[in-house]
Amino acid sequence: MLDVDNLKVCYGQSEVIHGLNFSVPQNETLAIMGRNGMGKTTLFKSLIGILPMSEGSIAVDGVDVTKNESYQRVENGIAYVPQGRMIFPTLTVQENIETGMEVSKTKKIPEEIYALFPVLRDMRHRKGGNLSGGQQQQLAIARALVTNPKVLLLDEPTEGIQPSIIKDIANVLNEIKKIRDITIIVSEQVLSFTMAVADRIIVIDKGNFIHEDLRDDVDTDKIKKYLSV
Ligand SMILES: Nc1ncnc2c1ncn2[C@@H]1O[C@H](COP(=O)(O)OP(=O)(O)OP(=O)(O)O)[C@@H](O)[C@H]1O
Repeated sequence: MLDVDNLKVCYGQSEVIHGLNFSVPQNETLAIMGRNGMGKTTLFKSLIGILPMSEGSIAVDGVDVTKNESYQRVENGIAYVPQGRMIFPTLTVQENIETGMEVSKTKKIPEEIYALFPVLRDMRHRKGGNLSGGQQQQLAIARALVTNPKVLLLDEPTEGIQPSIIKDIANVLNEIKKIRDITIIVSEQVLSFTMAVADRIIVIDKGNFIHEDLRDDVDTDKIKKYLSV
């Protein structure tokens, strides 16, 4: 579903993503894990097209999107939940979700969205900025989902979120995969969360992939060692 070939990304003269190759099939959740500054956000921004790539190619469902702008990548089926959520604080919950619907041409927020996130229905007239971190994270996921993605990217969705809500987010991602049959790629530092959602875990270190395991084969001590400073 998502095929990435020799992806390199630079800030000025400095290359921070060094020729990554990976493919993620439909209905797989892949977790990319790494410490701060290892390149997760840079990778995700280049996948959605906010940051230019200096080399390589990206295809979604067999369609090459390498030369596409972000909005065209969204039309081609990539959706992005940025680190820090980046919801619109002065828009209501409903308006925030509707910003994602310009692409999907849907007029009304699908019932499925409120079924996945009942709290967003209750709070639909509240300003996004007045929601808790966990509620904002749900809102950012809802906004991404209404674009009907084939590939959903989430950059550190548990950052700054309390443990009980982290469990809810894991449950909702598993539910989304079940009902939508999509590909999910999540960047993370929290191993308990990735063990609850991921089919496969890759460790990124200074812009290179250094370790990969299927969830069932994961040596948690080894991954923890990679994640500790
Ligand atoms: N705008 C920028 N200009 C120059 N270098 C940058 C810029 N943004 C990030 N970098 C560098 O690129 C590298 C990767 O950073 P990135 O933010 O992608 O890491 P990360 O794994 O997402 O970390 P975090 O968990 O802290 O978000 C780091 O060395 C960082 O200093």
